[in-house]
Amino acid sequence: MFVLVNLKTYPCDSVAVAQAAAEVDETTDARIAVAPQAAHLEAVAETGVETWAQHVDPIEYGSNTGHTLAESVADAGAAGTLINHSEHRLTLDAIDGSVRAAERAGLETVVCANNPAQIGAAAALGPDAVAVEPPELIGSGTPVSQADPDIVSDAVEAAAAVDSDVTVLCGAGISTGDDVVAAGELGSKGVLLASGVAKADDPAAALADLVEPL
Ligand SMILES: O=C[C@H](O)COP(=O)(O)O
Repeated sequence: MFVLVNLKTYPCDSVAVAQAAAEVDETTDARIAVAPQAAHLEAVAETGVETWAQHVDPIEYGSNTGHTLAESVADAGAAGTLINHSEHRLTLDAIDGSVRAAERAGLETVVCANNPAQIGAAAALGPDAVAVEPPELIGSGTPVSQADPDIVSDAVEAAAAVDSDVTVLCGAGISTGDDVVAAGELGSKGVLLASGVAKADDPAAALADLVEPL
């Protein structure tokens, strides 16, 4: 299982979370990665943990003030990037452009979407993976695998119907190892989570709990 921890802009110590994730990664067969804010990418990558960007823009080198260039993200140490997160929605055209930009820079891609229909559309753009996240459950503490299991299994079916090479993650409210196991039982190959780690009193313990049953 892939455990992708998005730190969003939470006021946590991204390097401390990354160090904890790197340590927990040594103890498990699960794959753990941390997605900090762009400004923290390099410091997080230096901890040795697999590092992901939260977003890249559909641009090339040039006059793009304030945008995030995929090559810069890769140079900072990122191995992959989220695209179209629920908190950073893009047009279809921009999602396509961002996937192409990430590919050009050698970044792995996870395109986020709200529901199975959107997952099918996202899979058609050829990312490495898609992540289904019902927006109303994000940050709720109620795991999608429990509150809306059908959305996960339907997303797995929708992606497979379009491109069987595109793997499916799920996210929203995931915070325990049991939630990760439940996600796996629904056909998800990983989880995308944030508050369960970034807002935890003890992020290292939260991470250890997430992978304990895997
Ligand atoms: O990127 C992560 C997701 O939006 C899930 O966030 P959450 O784990 O706080 O519900």
